[in-house]
Amino acid sequence: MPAEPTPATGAHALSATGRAGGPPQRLAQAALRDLPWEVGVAKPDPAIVVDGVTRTFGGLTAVSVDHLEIQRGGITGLIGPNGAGKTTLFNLLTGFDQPDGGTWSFDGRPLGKLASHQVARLGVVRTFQLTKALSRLTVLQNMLLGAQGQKGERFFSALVPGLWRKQERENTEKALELLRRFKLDAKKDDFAGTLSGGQRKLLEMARALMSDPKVVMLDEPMAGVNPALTQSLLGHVKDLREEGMTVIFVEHDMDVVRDISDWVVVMAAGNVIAEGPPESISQNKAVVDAYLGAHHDAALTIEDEDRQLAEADAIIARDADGGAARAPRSDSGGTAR
Ligand SMILES: Nc1ncnc2c1ncn2[C@@H]1O[C@H](COP(=O)(O)OP(=O)(O)OP(=O)(O)O)[C@@H](O)[C@H]1O
Repeated sequence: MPAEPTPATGAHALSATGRAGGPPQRLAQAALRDLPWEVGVAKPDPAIVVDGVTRTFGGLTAVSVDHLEIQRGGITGLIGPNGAGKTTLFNLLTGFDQPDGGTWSFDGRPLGKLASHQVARLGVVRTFQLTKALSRLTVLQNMLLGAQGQKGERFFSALVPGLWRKQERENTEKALELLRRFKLDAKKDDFAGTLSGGQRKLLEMARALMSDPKVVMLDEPMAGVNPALTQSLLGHVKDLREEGMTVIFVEHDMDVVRDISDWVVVMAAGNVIAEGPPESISQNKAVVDAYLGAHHDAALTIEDEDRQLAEADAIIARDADGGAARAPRSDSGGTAR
């Protein structure tokens, strides 16, 4: 466990945006380096703050997060076993679902009760596990759908066609530039449905950037992507940080998590059970237990060993005499439990 942060070395020394001097990656890491590895730990410059957010489905508590802060300008990996509540938390934070209770904010502004498009307009966007690229629209049309606040959508602006035509032109230029960056420009007139899984992920990420977001939440951006595209996607995620965005991503591949995360948040059964830099996570017993089942790594007691040997003996004996042997008795430390 590291020492308490010192103002001279921690991100306390940074500007409010965390962008004062030096490459963003190092700034994000420096900001988080000296923090205690504790659930709910305060970050030097949080972009997102979550308090007491719960979401239940019937009797099941999908999310129950007491306190969580996401550092601005860093890449935070959100991990946890299947059903831990990661996607539900993303849905709540981005207005795609409503919680039973709790508050959460972006830059100090409460986001509760806002619809997803309002959250996006404030600069917090997400991508989806199953990409939502509309298969019967072209790649370029999908991109244009990601643009925010098109003037043509508004009544009075719509009466002045020149205004929205100019906006449409600007949006198209921006979309083409992003498609070039994500190496999808040659596909701009293809239906999104003809893209490979990896290309759809790229399109999803490119489309999210159409609204100039400040926080990008990526739900399993690498899932189902071939190794060559994975490297390219990883590069794009790092680029987002280089541009000053705050990135939160859900990922199951721990190599990917270690490679790109400045900080890792671990969920299990709806709760945050651990937080820390990537290297702290594999040493954390709660995390290991959540992934692999409780006590799997505890040393066997003599009694456990005796019981397992007795069970093995019983199985061997049963196999030898055609199944006639009985299981060991419970008073000999046998199988009855
Ligand atoms: N709409 C829903 N109705 C009922 N139960 C739901 C709903 N959405 C999620 N759940 C349940 O909530 C729990 C958390 O699900 P969630 O999808 O958030 O987990 P996750 O950590 O993202 O899992 P995975 O890694 O498998 O995607 C699960 O038990 C899931 O079955």
